[in-house]
Amino acid sequence: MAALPGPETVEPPPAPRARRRTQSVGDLTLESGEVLEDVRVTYQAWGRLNADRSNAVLVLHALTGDSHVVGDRGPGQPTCGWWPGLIGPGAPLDTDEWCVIAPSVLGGCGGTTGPSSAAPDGRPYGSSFPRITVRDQVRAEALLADRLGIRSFALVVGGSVGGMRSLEWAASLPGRVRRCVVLAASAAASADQIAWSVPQQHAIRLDPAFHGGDYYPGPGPRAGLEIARQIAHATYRSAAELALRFGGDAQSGEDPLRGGRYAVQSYLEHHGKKLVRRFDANSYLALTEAMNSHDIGRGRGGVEAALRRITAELTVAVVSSDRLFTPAEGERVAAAPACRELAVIDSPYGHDAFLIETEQVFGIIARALGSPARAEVQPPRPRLVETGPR
Ligand SMILES: N[C@@H](CCO)C(=O)O
Repeated sequence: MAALPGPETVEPPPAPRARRRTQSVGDLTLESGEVLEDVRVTYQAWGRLNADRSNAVLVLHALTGDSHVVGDRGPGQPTCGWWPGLIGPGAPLDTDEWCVIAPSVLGGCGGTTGPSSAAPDGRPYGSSFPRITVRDQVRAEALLADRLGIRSFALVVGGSVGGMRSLEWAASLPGRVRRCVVLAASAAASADQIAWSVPQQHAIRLDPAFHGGDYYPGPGPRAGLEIARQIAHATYRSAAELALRFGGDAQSGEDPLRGGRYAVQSYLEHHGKKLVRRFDANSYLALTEAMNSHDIGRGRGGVEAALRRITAELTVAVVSSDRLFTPAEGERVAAAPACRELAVIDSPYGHDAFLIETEQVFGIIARALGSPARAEVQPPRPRLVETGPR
C-alpha cells in the first residue's frame, strides 16, 4: 500500500501547566426562549491576563473535543491535547504574551453543563436537556468571558464546529472579537452536512439502550453511538485517503468473503469504539443538533448581511480535500468584507486535516496574530501515516 506524505510521529514537547476550572455563569436564556438554569462552564487557561485584560485568546474545540487543547495524558484525558504544541512559551500562542482560554462547549460532556449534568432536581437532564444552538453555546462562552473580566478577545479561533462558533462570535459580538480564525467551517449548515448527521442521530435514538435519552447511570446506546461515529468518521476523511490507505483490502488475518472485515471497516470500528469510551450519546445528539441548526444569517437578513456585521480581522481556512465542509463553504465565509486571508490547507486527509496538519494550521494562526516569525515555527507533532491494514 502506498504511503501518504508525513514524517514520523514524535511526542510533542512538554505542555505548559494549565489551570482547569469550572465557573458558574448563571442562568442562560436560550435562543428558543427556554431558560437553562445555573449554567457551569469548564475551561482551561494558560498564561496570564495582563492588566487591561487585552491579551486573551479564545480557542474553541470541535464536535467531540474539549478544553484539553494541549496538556498531559492522564485519567479522562487519553491524548496530549488536540492541538499539541499550539500553546506554551515560544509556541504559536506564546504564553509569555497571550492568555489562552479554552472552554468545553455547552451541551458537551467535558465538564460544562450538558445532558449528563445534574438538572435543578439533582438528577441528570437526559431527555429534558433543552435543544441548544451554536448561538447559545457562544452566549455561554461570552458569559464566561464576562466572569473573567475579558471585554474583548485578541483572537477567537476554532476548527469545524469550533469554527462555526468562532464565526458566530465575530458576527454576534463584533465588539468583542479583534481577530478571528475560522478553520474548516461554514456560515450555515449545508444540506449535505445535515444529511450525514441525521442517520447518525437515528442510530443513537434507535438503540434499545437509549431509553428516550434517560439511560443514566447505565451505559447508554453504545452501539448506536459507535455506528454514528463510524458514519461521521468516514466523512472526516477523504475518499482518496481511504483508497490509498485501505483500498478494498481485507483486514489482516480476516476474509470478508467468510464473514471477516475489510481493513477500512476495521478502521472505522476502531474509531467508533474509541469514541464510545470517552463520549456521552446525549451530548452527541445535542451537539449535532446545534451544528445542524447553525446559520449565522438566521434573523439577521441572511448570511451575507451577517458577514457584513463582522469587524474583526477575519482569516478563513479551508482544507483542499474536505468533503464535509467544502472549500466552497469557506469561500462563502471569506466573502466577508472583513476577511484578510483565505488560506488553503493543502492536505489529502479531508476535514480532519485541521487537527492533523498542525504545521499549516499553526502558521495560519500565527499569521493572524501578526507574528510572522512564529508562522515559521516547526510543528511539534510530525506524524507517520499508516501504510496498510492491521
Ligand atoms: N474529528 C473531530 C472533528 C469533527 O469535526 C471531532 O471529533 O471533533
